[in-house]
Amino acid sequence: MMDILIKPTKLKGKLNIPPSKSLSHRAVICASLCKGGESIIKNLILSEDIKATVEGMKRLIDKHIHNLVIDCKESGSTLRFLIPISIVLNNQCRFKGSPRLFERPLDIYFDIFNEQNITYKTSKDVPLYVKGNLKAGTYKISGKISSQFISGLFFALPLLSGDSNIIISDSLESRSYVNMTIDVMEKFGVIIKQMNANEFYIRGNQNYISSSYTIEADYSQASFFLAANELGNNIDCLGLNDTSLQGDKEIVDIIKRYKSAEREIVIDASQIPDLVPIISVLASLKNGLTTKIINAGRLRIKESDRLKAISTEMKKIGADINETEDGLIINGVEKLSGGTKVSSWNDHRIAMSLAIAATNCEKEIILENCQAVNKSYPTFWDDYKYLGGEINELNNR
Ligand SMILES: O=C(O)C1=C[C@@H](OP(=O)(O)O)[C@@H](O)[C@H](O)C1
Ligand SMILES: C=C(OP(=O)(O)O)C(=O)O
Repeated sequence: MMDILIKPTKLKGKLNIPPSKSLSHRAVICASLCKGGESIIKNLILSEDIKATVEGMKRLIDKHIHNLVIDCKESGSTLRFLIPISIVLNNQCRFKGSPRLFERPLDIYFDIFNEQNITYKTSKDVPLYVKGNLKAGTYKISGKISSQFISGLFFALPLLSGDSNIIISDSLESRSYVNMTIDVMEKFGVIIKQMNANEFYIRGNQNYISSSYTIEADYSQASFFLAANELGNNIDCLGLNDTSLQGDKEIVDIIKRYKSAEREIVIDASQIPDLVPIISVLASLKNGLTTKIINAGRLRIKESDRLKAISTEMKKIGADINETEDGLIINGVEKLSGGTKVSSWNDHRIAMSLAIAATNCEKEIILENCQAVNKSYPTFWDDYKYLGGEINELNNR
Protein backbone atom coordinates (compact mmCIF):
# COMPACT_ATOMS: atom_id res chain seq x y z
CA MET A 1 0.00 0.00 0.00
CA MET A 2 1.41 3.30 -0.94
CA ASP A 3 0.98 6.81 0.44
CA ILE A 4 1.89 9.98 -1.43
CA LEU A 5 2.18 13.63 -0.62
CA ILE A 6 0.44 15.83 -3.18
CA LYS A 7 1.41 19.49 -3.34
CA PRO A 8 -1.21 21.99 -4.46
CA THR A 9 -0.19 22.62 -8.07
CA LYS A 10 -2.29 23.36 -11.12
CA LEU A 11 -2.29 20.85 -13.96
CA LYS A 12 -1.67 21.87 -17.54
CA GLY A 13 -1.06 20.15 -20.86
CA LYS A 14 -2.41 17.71 -23.40
CA LEU A 15 -3.61 14.33 -22.20
CA ASN A 16 -4.62 11.22 -24.12
CA ILE A 17 -7.62 9.98 -22.17
CA PRO A 18 -7.21 6.25 -21.43
CA PRO A 19 -9.46 3.62 -23.03
CA SER A 20 -12.84 2.81 -21.51
CA LYS A 21 -12.81 0.13 -18.82
CA SER A 22 -16.46 -0.75 -19.44
CA LEU A 23 -15.95 -1.21 -23.18
CA SER A 24 -12.73 -3.14 -22.59
CA HIS A 25 -14.54 -5.73 -20.42
CA ARG A 26 -17.23 -6.12 -23.05
CA ALA A 27 -14.88 -6.46 -26.03
CA VAL A 28 -12.71 -9.06 -24.24
CA ILE A 29 -15.77 -11.12 -23.32
CA CYS A 30 -17.32 -11.01 -26.81
CA ALA A 31 -14.01 -11.77 -28.54
CA SER A 32 -13.40 -14.73 -26.21
CA LEU A 33 -16.84 -16.15 -26.93
CA CYS A 34 -16.20 -16.40 -30.71
CA LYS A 35 -15.88 -20.05 -31.70
CA GLY A 36 -13.37 -19.55 -34.47
CA GLY A 37 -11.43 -16.74 -36.08
CA GLU A 38 -9.26 -14.12 -34.53
CA SER A 39 -10.55 -10.86 -33.15
CA ILE A 40 -8.36 -7.84 -32.81
CA ILE A 41 -9.07 -5.44 -29.97
CA LYS A 42 -7.22 -2.18 -30.28
CA ASN A 43 -6.57 0.26 -27.43
CA LEU A 44 -7.48 -2.09 -24.57
CA ILE A 45 -6.82 -0.73 -21.07
CA LEU A 46 -4.78 -3.32 -19.20
CA SER A 47 -5.89 -2.24 -15.73
CA GLU A 48 -6.30 -4.70 -12.84
CA ASP A 49 -10.02 -5.16 -13.57
CA ILE A 50 -9.45 -5.88 -17.23
CA LYS A 51 -6.62 -8.28 -16.43
CA ALA A 52 -9.11 -10.15 -14.23
CA THR A 53 -11.59 -10.39 -17.11
CA VAL A 54 -8.88 -11.47 -19.59
CA GLU A 55 -7.60 -14.18 -17.21
CA GLY A 56 -11.14 -15.25 -16.33
CA MET A 57 -12.23 -15.60 -19.95
CA LYS A 58 -9.00 -17.46 -20.84
CA ARG A 59 -9.78 -20.00 -18.14
CA LEU A 60 -13.45 -20.23 -19.08
CA ILE A 61 -12.77 -21.16 -22.68
CA ASP A 62 -9.89 -23.51 -21.85
CA LYS A 63 -11.38 -26.98 -22.16
CA HIS A 64 -8.41 -28.55 -20.29
CA ILE A 65 -9.16 -26.89 -16.95
CA HIS A 66 -11.29 -29.07 -14.69
CA ASN A 67 -11.49 -27.38 -11.34
CA LEU A 68 -12.23 -23.98 -12.67
CA VAL A 69 -11.44 -21.06 -10.33
CA ILE A 70 -11.74 -17.46 -11.46
CA ASP A 71 -10.19 -14.62 -9.47
CA CYS A 72 -12.21 -11.45 -10.02
CA LYS A 73 -9.98 -9.40 -7.67
CA GLU A 74 -11.98 -6.22 -6.98
CA SER A 75 -13.97 -6.12 -10.18
CA GLY A 76 -17.75 -6.15 -9.86
CA SER A 77 -18.10 -6.19 -13.63
CA THR A 78 -15.88 -9.27 -13.99
CA LEU A 79 -17.79 -11.22 -11.35
CA ARG A 80 -21.27 -10.27 -12.49
CA PHE A 81 -20.49 -10.71 -16.20
CA LEU A 82 -18.69 -14.04 -15.84
CA ILE A 83 -21.12 -15.83 -13.49
CA PRO A 84 -23.83 -16.53 -16.10
CA ILE A 85 -21.26 -17.18 -18.83
CA SER A 86 -19.47 -19.70 -16.61
CA ILE A 87 -22.53 -21.85 -16.02
CA VAL A 88 -23.43 -21.82 -19.70
CA LEU A 89 -19.93 -22.72 -20.90
CA ASN A 90 -18.74 -24.87 -18.06
CA ASN A 91 -21.62 -25.95 -15.88
CA GLN A 92 -19.63 -25.23 -12.72
CA CYS A 93 -17.17 -22.65 -11.47
CA ARG A 94 -15.58 -21.23 -8.32
CA PHE A 95 -15.13 -17.50 -8.01
CA LYS A 96 -12.84 -15.64 -5.68
CA GLY A 97 -11.84 -12.02 -5.21
CA SER A 98 -11.34 -9.30 -2.62
CA PRO A 99 -13.46 -9.46 0.55
CA ARG A 100 -15.17 -6.21 -0.46
CA LEU A 101 -16.22 -7.69 -3.81
CA PHE A 102 -18.25 -10.39 -2.09
CA GLU A 103 -19.95 -7.83 0.16
CA ARG A 104 -21.42 -6.28 -3.00
CA PRO A 105 -24.85 -7.71 -3.90
CA LEU A 106 -25.35 -10.86 -5.99
CA ASP A 107 -28.94 -11.50 -4.88
CA ILE A 108 -30.40 -11.06 -8.34
CA TYR A 109 -28.43 -14.10 -9.47
CA PHE A 110 -29.16 -16.04 -6.28
CA ASP A 111 -32.91 -15.56 -6.86
CA ILE A 112 -32.51 -16.92 -10.39
CA PHE A 113 -30.44 -19.86 -9.11
CA ASN A 114 -33.10 -20.71 -6.53
CA GLU A 115 -35.81 -20.65 -9.19
CA GLN A 116 -33.80 -22.76 -11.66
CA ASN A 117 -32.36 -25.26 -9.16
CA ILE A 118 -28.83 -24.09 -9.81
CA THR A 119 -26.60 -24.97 -6.84
CA TYR A 120 -24.58 -22.19 -5.27
CA LYS A 121 -22.55 -21.84 -2.11
CA THR A 122 -20.84 -18.91 -0.51
CA SER A 123 -18.26 -19.25 2.23
CA LYS A 124 -15.13 -17.50 3.43
CA ASP A 125 -12.79 -19.97 1.71
CA VAL A 126 -14.70 -20.21 -1.55
CA PRO A 127 -16.59 -16.95 -1.83
CA LEU A 128 -18.82 -18.39 -4.55
CA TYR A 129 -19.34 -21.81 -6.09
CA VAL A 130 -21.97 -22.24 -8.81
CA LYS A 131 -23.10 -25.46 -10.52
CA GLY A 132 -25.99 -26.09 -12.84
CA ASN A 133 -27.61 -25.17 -16.12
CA LEU A 134 -28.93 -21.76 -16.96
CA LYS A 135 -32.29 -22.04 -18.72
CA ALA A 136 -33.71 -19.93 -21.50
CA GLY A 137 -36.99 -18.25 -20.60
CA THR A 138 -38.46 -15.12 -19.10
CA TYR A 139 -36.42 -13.28 -16.49
CA LYS A 140 -38.14 -10.61 -14.40
CA ILE A 141 -35.51 -8.65 -12.55
CA SER A 142 -35.02 -5.38 -10.75
CA GLY A 143 -33.04 -2.72 -12.59
CA LYS A 144 -32.28 -0.83 -9.42
CA ILE A 145 -29.45 -2.79 -7.87
CA SER A 146 -26.90 -3.08 -10.65
CA SER A 147 -27.15 -3.06 -14.42
CA GLN A 148 -24.25 -5.53 -14.41
CA PHE A 149 -26.67 -8.44 -13.81
CA ILE A 150 -28.54 -7.55 -16.98
CA SER A 151 -25.33 -7.23 -18.99
CA GLY A 152 -24.15 -10.59 -17.60
CA LEU A 153 -27.35 -12.33 -18.69
CA PHE A 154 -27.15 -10.62 -22.09
CA PHE A 155 -23.72 -12.16 -22.75
CA ALA A 156 -24.83 -15.68 -21.78
CA LEU A 157 -28.46 -16.11 -22.89
CA PRO A 158 -27.86 -15.96 -26.69
CA LEU A 159 -25.67 -19.09 -26.30
CA LEU A 160 -28.63 -21.20 -25.08
CA SER A 161 -30.83 -23.06 -27.52
CA GLY A 162 -34.12 -21.40 -26.49
CA ASP A 163 -35.14 -17.75 -26.68
CA SER A 164 -35.30 -15.50 -23.60
CA ASN A 165 -36.87 -12.27 -22.44
CA ILE A 166 -35.58 -9.96 -19.76
CA ILE A 167 -38.24 -7.77 -18.21
CA ILE A 168 -37.16 -5.02 -15.83
CA SER A 169 -39.70 -5.07 -13.03
CA ASP A 170 -39.08 -1.48 -11.88
CA SER A 171 -36.80 1.11 -13.43
CA LEU A 172 -33.45 0.56 -15.09
CA GLU A 173 -30.63 2.56 -13.52
CA SER A 174 -27.23 2.80 -15.23
CA ARG A 175 -29.06 2.17 -18.52
CA SER A 176 -26.21 3.42 -20.68
CA TYR A 177 -24.10 0.45 -19.54
CA VAL A 178 -26.79 -1.92 -20.83
CA ASN A 179 -26.80 -0.01 -24.11
CA MET A 180 -23.00 -0.35 -24.31
CA THR A 181 -23.33 -4.12 -23.82
CA ILE A 182 -25.90 -4.37 -26.61
CA ASP A 183 -23.72 -2.26 -28.89
CA VAL A 184 -20.50 -4.25 -28.40
CA MET A 185 -22.35 -7.57 -28.73
CA GLU A 186 -23.83 -6.37 -32.00
CA LYS A 187 -20.32 -5.58 -33.30
CA PHE A 188 -19.57 -9.28 -32.60
CA GLY A 189 -22.70 -10.44 -34.44
CA VAL A 190 -25.06 -11.12 -31.51
CA ILE A 191 -28.36 -9.26 -31.39
CA ILE A 192 -30.34 -8.24 -28.33
CA LYS A 193 -33.65 -6.75 -29.35
CA GLN A 194 -35.09 -4.00 -27.19
CA MET A 195 -38.89 -4.43 -27.28
CA ASN A 196 -39.72 -1.39 -25.14
CA ALA A 197 -38.04 0.63 -22.40
CA ASN A 198 -38.10 -2.27 -19.95
CA GLU A 199 -38.13 -5.41 -22.08
CA PHE A 200 -35.43 -7.15 -24.08
CA TYR A 201 -35.72 -10.16 -26.39
CA ILE A 202 -32.76 -12.49 -26.73
CA ARG A 203 -32.88 -15.08 -29.47
CA GLY A 204 -31.12 -18.32 -28.60
CA ASN A 205 -28.59 -20.23 -30.72
CA GLN A 206 -26.64 -17.15 -31.70
CA ASN A 207 -22.91 -17.18 -32.43
CA TYR A 208 -20.34 -14.55 -31.56
CA ILE A 209 -18.46 -13.71 -34.75
CA SER A 210 -14.85 -12.55 -34.64
CA SER A 211 -14.33 -8.90 -35.32
CA SER A 212 -11.96 -6.01 -35.04
CA TYR A 213 -12.87 -3.52 -32.32
CA THR A 214 -11.23 -0.32 -31.12
CA ILE A 215 -11.93 0.80 -27.56
CA GLU A 216 -12.78 4.47 -27.33
CA ALA A 217 -11.55 6.90 -24.68
CA ASP A 218 -13.18 6.70 -21.24
CA TYR A 219 -15.54 9.53 -20.27
CA SER A 220 -15.51 8.39 -16.63
CA GLN A 221 -11.74 8.99 -16.51
CA ALA A 222 -12.01 12.18 -18.57
CA SER A 223 -14.50 13.49 -16.00
CA PHE A 224 -11.67 14.02 -13.47
CA PHE A 225 -9.76 16.26 -15.86
CA LEU A 226 -12.83 18.02 -17.30
CA ALA A 227 -13.93 18.88 -13.77
CA ALA A 228 -10.35 19.91 -12.96
CA ASN A 229 -10.52 22.44 -15.80
CA GLU A 230 -13.59 23.97 -14.21
CA LEU A 231 -11.43 24.40 -11.08
CA GLY A 232 -8.66 26.40 -12.73
CA ASN A 233 -6.57 23.66 -14.32
CA ASN A 234 -5.92 23.60 -18.03
CA ILE A 235 -5.89 20.11 -19.50
CA ASP A 236 -6.57 19.40 -23.12
CA CYS A 237 -8.45 16.06 -23.05
CA LEU A 238 -7.71 14.20 -26.27
CA GLY A 239 -9.50 11.33 -27.96
CA LEU A 240 -13.06 11.65 -26.65
CA ASN A 241 -15.88 10.57 -28.95
CA ASP A 242 -18.73 13.05 -28.71
CA THR A 243 -21.25 10.58 -30.09
CA SER A 244 -20.23 7.95 -27.53
CA LEU A 245 -22.82 5.72 -25.85
CA GLN A 246 -21.03 6.15 -22.52
CA GLY A 247 -23.47 7.65 -20.05
CA ASP A 248 -20.67 9.46 -18.23
CA LYS A 249 -20.44 11.75 -21.26
CA GLU A 250 -23.01 13.68 -19.24
CA ILE A 251 -20.14 15.26 -17.30
CA VAL A 252 -19.89 17.75 -20.18
CA ASP A 253 -23.49 18.91 -19.66
CA ILE A 254 -23.16 18.92 -15.89
CA ILE A 255 -20.18 21.27 -16.15
CA LYS A 256 -22.26 23.51 -18.46
CA ARG A 257 -25.05 23.53 -15.87
CA TYR A 258 -22.56 24.66 -13.23
CA LYS A 259 -21.48 27.58 -15.39
CA SER A 260 -24.99 29.05 -15.34
CA ALA A 261 -26.28 27.81 -11.95
CA GLU A 262 -27.08 30.46 -9.36
CA ARG A 263 -28.03 29.08 -5.98
CA GLU A 264 -28.88 25.42 -6.17
CA ILE A 265 -28.25 22.56 -8.53
CA VAL A 266 -29.89 19.14 -8.27
CA ILE A 267 -28.10 16.20 -9.88
CA ASP A 268 -29.89 12.88 -10.36
CA ALA A 269 -27.16 10.24 -10.15
CA SER A 270 -29.26 7.19 -11.07
CA GLN A 271 -27.77 6.99 -14.57
CA ILE A 272 -24.29 8.30 -13.78
CA PRO A 273 -23.13 6.74 -10.50
CA ASP A 274 -19.42 6.86 -11.31
CA LEU A 275 -19.45 10.65 -11.74
CA VAL A 276 -20.58 11.38 -8.18
CA PRO A 277 -17.17 11.50 -6.43
CA ILE A 278 -15.70 14.01 -8.86
CA ILE A 279 -18.92 16.05 -9.02
CA SER A 280 -18.62 16.27 -5.22
CA VAL A 281 -15.19 17.86 -5.57
CA LEU A 282 -16.45 20.31 -8.16
CA ALA A 283 -19.51 21.16 -6.08
CA SER A 284 -17.39 21.70 -2.96
CA LEU A 285 -15.56 24.55 -4.67
CA LYS A 286 -18.62 26.31 -6.11
CA ASN A 287 -18.78 28.99 -3.46
CA GLY A 288 -22.33 30.15 -2.71
CA LEU A 289 -23.92 27.25 -4.59
CA THR A 290 -25.67 24.26 -3.02
CA THR A 291 -25.54 20.95 -4.87
CA LYS A 292 -28.01 18.20 -4.05
CA ILE A 293 -27.04 14.82 -5.42
CA ILE A 294 -30.09 12.53 -5.40
CA ASN A 295 -30.80 8.88 -6.27
CA ALA A 296 -27.24 7.82 -5.54
CA GLY A 297 -28.01 4.93 -3.17
CA ARG A 298 -26.06 2.42 -5.25
CA LEU A 299 -22.85 4.32 -4.51
CA ARG A 300 -22.87 2.59 -1.15
CA ILE A 301 -22.29 -0.78 -2.85
CA LYS A 302 -19.29 0.08 -5.03
CA GLU A 303 -15.58 -0.45 -4.25
CA SER A 304 -16.28 1.55 -1.09
CA ASP A 305 -19.37 3.19 0.32
CA ARG A 306 -18.68 6.15 -1.90
CA LEU A 307 -21.17 8.52 -0.26
CA LYS A 308 -19.47 7.98 3.08
CA ALA A 309 -15.96 7.91 1.63
CA ILE A 310 -16.14 11.13 -0.36
CA SER A 311 -17.98 13.08 2.34
CA THR A 312 -15.59 11.92 5.09
CA GLU A 313 -12.46 12.73 3.12
CA MET A 314 -13.65 16.02 1.61
CA LYS A 315 -14.71 17.21 5.08
CA LYS A 316 -11.18 16.58 6.33
CA ILE A 317 -9.81 19.04 3.77
CA GLY A 318 -12.39 21.74 4.46
CA ALA A 319 -15.45 20.95 2.33
CA ASP A 320 -19.02 21.46 3.54
CA ILE A 321 -20.53 18.14 2.50
CA ASN A 322 -23.08 15.88 4.16
CA GLU A 323 -24.57 12.50 3.38
CA THR A 324 -28.27 11.78 3.04
CA GLU A 325 -29.56 8.24 2.83
CA ASP A 326 -29.13 8.11 -0.93
CA GLY A 327 -27.25 11.23 -1.81
CA LEU A 328 -25.16 14.21 -0.77
CA ILE A 329 -25.74 17.86 0.06
CA ILE A 330 -22.79 20.06 -0.70
CA ASN A 331 -22.45 23.76 0.06
CA GLY A 332 -19.65 25.22 -2.03
CA VAL A 333 -16.82 26.96 -0.18
CA GLU A 334 -14.20 29.39 -1.46
CA LYS A 335 -11.13 27.29 -0.74
CA LEU A 336 -10.15 23.88 0.52
CA SER A 337 -7.61 23.89 3.33
CA GLY A 338 -5.81 20.58 2.84
CA GLY A 339 -2.87 20.13 5.21
CA THR A 340 -3.98 16.71 6.33
CA LYS A 341 -4.00 13.00 5.60
CA VAL A 342 -6.83 11.57 3.51
CA SER A 343 -7.61 8.04 2.39
CA SER A 344 -8.68 6.56 -0.92
CA TRP A 345 -10.69 3.91 0.94
CA ASN A 346 -8.96 1.65 -1.57
CA ASP A 347 -11.30 3.06 -4.21
CA HIS A 348 -9.89 4.32 -7.50
CA ARG A 349 -12.57 6.94 -8.05
CA ILE A 350 -12.10 8.37 -4.55
CA ALA A 351 -8.30 8.50 -5.07
CA MET A 352 -8.59 10.31 -8.39
CA SER A 353 -11.21 12.74 -7.04
CA LEU A 354 -8.96 13.66 -4.11
CA ALA A 355 -6.05 14.19 -6.51
CA ILE A 356 -8.11 16.80 -8.33
CA ALA A 357 -9.22 18.34 -5.02
CA ALA A 358 -5.50 18.67 -4.13
CA THR A 359 -5.01 21.10 -7.02
CA ASN A 360 -7.28 23.52 -5.15
CA CYS A 361 -6.04 23.02 -1.59
CA GLU A 362 -4.13 25.69 0.29
CA LYS A 363 -1.73 23.14 1.77
CA GLU A 364 -0.45 19.76 0.63
CA ILE A 365 -2.33 16.56 1.39
CA ILE A 366 -1.18 13.05 2.07
CA LEU A 367 -3.17 10.41 0.21
CA GLU A 368 -3.19 6.91 1.64
CA ASN A 369 -3.54 3.89 -0.64
CA CYS A 370 -2.98 5.82 -3.82
CA GLN A 371 -2.37 2.58 -5.75
CA ALA A 372 -6.15 2.06 -5.84
CA VAL A 373 -6.07 3.76 -9.26
CA ASN A 374 -4.65 0.54 -10.74
CA LYS A 375 -8.17 -0.87 -10.86
CA SER A 376 -9.08 1.27 -13.85
CA TYR A 377 -6.23 3.68 -14.66
CA PRO A 378 -2.75 2.33 -13.86
CA THR A 379 -0.94 5.33 -15.32
CA PHE A 380 -3.02 7.93 -13.48
CA TRP A 381 -0.16 9.19 -11.28
CA ASP A 382 2.28 9.28 -14.20
CA ASP A 383 -0.22 11.33 -16.17
CA TYR A 384 -0.81 13.58 -13.15
CA LYS A 385 2.93 14.25 -12.88
CA TYR A 386 3.24 14.71 -16.65
CA LEU A 387 0.63 17.47 -16.35
CA GLY A 388 2.77 19.20 -13.73
CA GLY A 389 1.32 17.62 -10.58
CA GLU A 390 3.86 17.46 -7.75
CA ILE A 391 3.92 14.20 -5.86
CA ASN A 392 6.33 12.68 -3.34
CA GLU A 393 6.20 9.01 -2.56
CA LEU A 394 6.21 8.50 1.18
CA ASN A 395 6.29 4.81 1.94
CA ASN A 396 5.27 1.38 0.87
CA ARG A 397 3.30 -0.18 3.67
O1 LIG B 1 -21.37 -2.27 -16.69
C1 LIG B 1 -20.43 -1.54 -16.35
O2 LIG B 1 -19.36 -1.49 -17.01
C2 LIG B 1 -20.57 -0.70 -15.14
C3 LIG B 1 -21.83 -0.44 -14.63
C4 LIG B 1 -22.07 0.49 -13.51
O3 LIG B 1 -22.47 -0.26 -12.38
P1 LIG B 1 -24.01 -0.41 -11.88
O4 LIG B 1 -24.83 -0.89 -13.00
O5 LIG B 1 -23.87 -1.40 -10.78
O6 LIG B 1 -24.42 0.96 -11.42
C5 LIG B 1 -20.83 1.31 -13.17
O7 LIG B 1 -20.97 1.92 -11.92
C6 LIG B 1 -19.58 0.47 -13.18
O8 LIG B 1 -18.45 1.25 -12.87
C7 LIG B 1 -19.35 -0.13 -14.54
C1 LIG C 1 -17.99 0.33 -9.71
C2 LIG C 1 -16.96 0.19 -10.55
O1 LIG C 1 -16.56 -0.99 -11.12
P1 LIG C 1 -17.02 -2.48 -10.82
O2 LIG C 1 -18.48 -2.44 -10.43
O3 LIG C 1 -16.77 -3.22 -12.08
O4 LIG C 1 -16.18 -3.00 -9.68
C3 LIG C 1 -16.19 1.39 -10.96
O5 LIG C 1 -15.32 1.25 -11.83
O6 LIG C 1 -16.42 2.49 -10.44
